[in-house]
Amino acid sequence: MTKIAPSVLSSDFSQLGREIQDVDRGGADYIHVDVMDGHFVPNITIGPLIVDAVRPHTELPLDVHLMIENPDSYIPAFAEAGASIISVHQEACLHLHRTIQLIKNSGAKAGVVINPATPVDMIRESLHDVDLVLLMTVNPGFGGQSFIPQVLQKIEQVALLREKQQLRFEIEVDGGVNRDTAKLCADAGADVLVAGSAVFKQGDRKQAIQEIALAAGRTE
Ligand SMILES: O=C(CO)[C@@H](O)[C@H](O)COP(=O)(O)O
Ligand SMILES: [Fe+2]
Repeated sequence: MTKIAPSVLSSDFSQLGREIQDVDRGGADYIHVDVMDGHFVPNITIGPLIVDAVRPHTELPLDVHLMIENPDSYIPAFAEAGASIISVHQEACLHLHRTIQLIKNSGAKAGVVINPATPVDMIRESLHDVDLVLLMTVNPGFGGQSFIPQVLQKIEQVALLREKQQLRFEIEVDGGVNRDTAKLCADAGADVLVAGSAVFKQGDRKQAIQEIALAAGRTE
């Protein structure tokens, strides 16, 4: 069953706790938290203090997407703040294996992310180690961008590698996911769909989540 992970980047930050409770009640599976440092991506968002502040507002897994340089310096703080899954960009890691071990040793699940222009080969050696592979379907940094359809073949490629090697990680996609693109992603093999504006910019978040899930083939 395809999971939906609303991205709080498109929520009303002045009401963050309530916004998270709204999508929790609306059927979200994960809460996606975008962390940006103004270096790896041209935008600045939130840090471990905010993760710590929202943690009591939901029991859903907090899916923390680190778009930061030097993630090793911040992973322990995010884990301590209550991140359930911590994903790092391959492009930001000099020693990816070490970083993945650091995430696991901190008690969180480990994810690896690649940008649209990064080939799947760059994470091939890490597939055995991770709980989640996140394929960016936009260039990271902002919500509300258009889906890049060339990434669909990378989803298929990762799904095939997972099947051949009998691995168990989840495949997540992030960026420009809406009712139309959700089906394309799910058909290509995505298990978790991150959706920011397609959920938080809608009046009825429950309906928005249901429509994306239905489009992705969820039957109930
Ligand atoms: O990581 C990012 C952007 O860098 C995402 O998680 C966005 O927040 C997704 O927003 P939409 O494209 O769904 O509006
Ligand atoms: Fe994200």
